[in-house]
Amino acid sequence: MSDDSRKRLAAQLAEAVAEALRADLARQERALLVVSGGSTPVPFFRALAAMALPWSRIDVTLADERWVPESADDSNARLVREHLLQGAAAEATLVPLTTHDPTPEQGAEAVADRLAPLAWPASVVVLGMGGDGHTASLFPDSRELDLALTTDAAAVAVRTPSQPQPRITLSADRLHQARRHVLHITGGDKRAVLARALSGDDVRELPIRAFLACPLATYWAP
Ligand SMILES: O=C(O)[C@H](O)[C@@H](O)[C@H](O)[C@H](O)COP(=O)(O)O
Repeated sequence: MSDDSRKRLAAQLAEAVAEALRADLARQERALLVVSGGSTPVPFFRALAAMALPWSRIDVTLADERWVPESADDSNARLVREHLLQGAAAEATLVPLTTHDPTPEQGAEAVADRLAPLAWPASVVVLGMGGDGHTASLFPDSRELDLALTTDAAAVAVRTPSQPQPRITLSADRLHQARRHVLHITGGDKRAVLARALSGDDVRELPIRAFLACPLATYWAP
């Protein structure tokens, strides 16, 4: 049951994102899509990849990335290449957050230049959420959370006790630079976390709260 509802949700989200990209491409040369990693987005990526879009005019980048080579199983760039940039969608351009920078901090500094040529504000930022209320790599237990929530830099390197490796996350400021924001979550546990987030305002407790004020379309299935 939940698998079917999640596939239907992914198809609905893919339709909405495709429509947003088409609307922006009707008035600008290129459009930018920012996506999150993890397991939830996979059916959405596959559904979007099947959409008829001028993929050669679309850039895709990530809300965050683990500090791993793209060949690693948990690389978000690898996830996007394997599930979204397939078929006609392979014509899209993926702009990864990590390349061969020596440290996460230097990698985060290099992101601004790498993302600068893209069509900001993004057409859509698709966010996920963890059970601790994190989104992108804005984790409640990260030492760099305050920085990531307040800086106007494009990206921040974050080291988090709950995560096996450092990460690079777009800052809250950069994630806000979009015409549309979507939260894509599944399961009752995350729905309960979202309800808790909506009933409070401490962003450091539940960082997803940083995005509840901007119009946020929530796509949820059991
Ligand atoms: O790199 C990542 O993992 C994501 O950007 C992260 O913020 C993700 O959206 C949540 O952790 C939810 O992950 P799941 O979809 O796997 O539950």
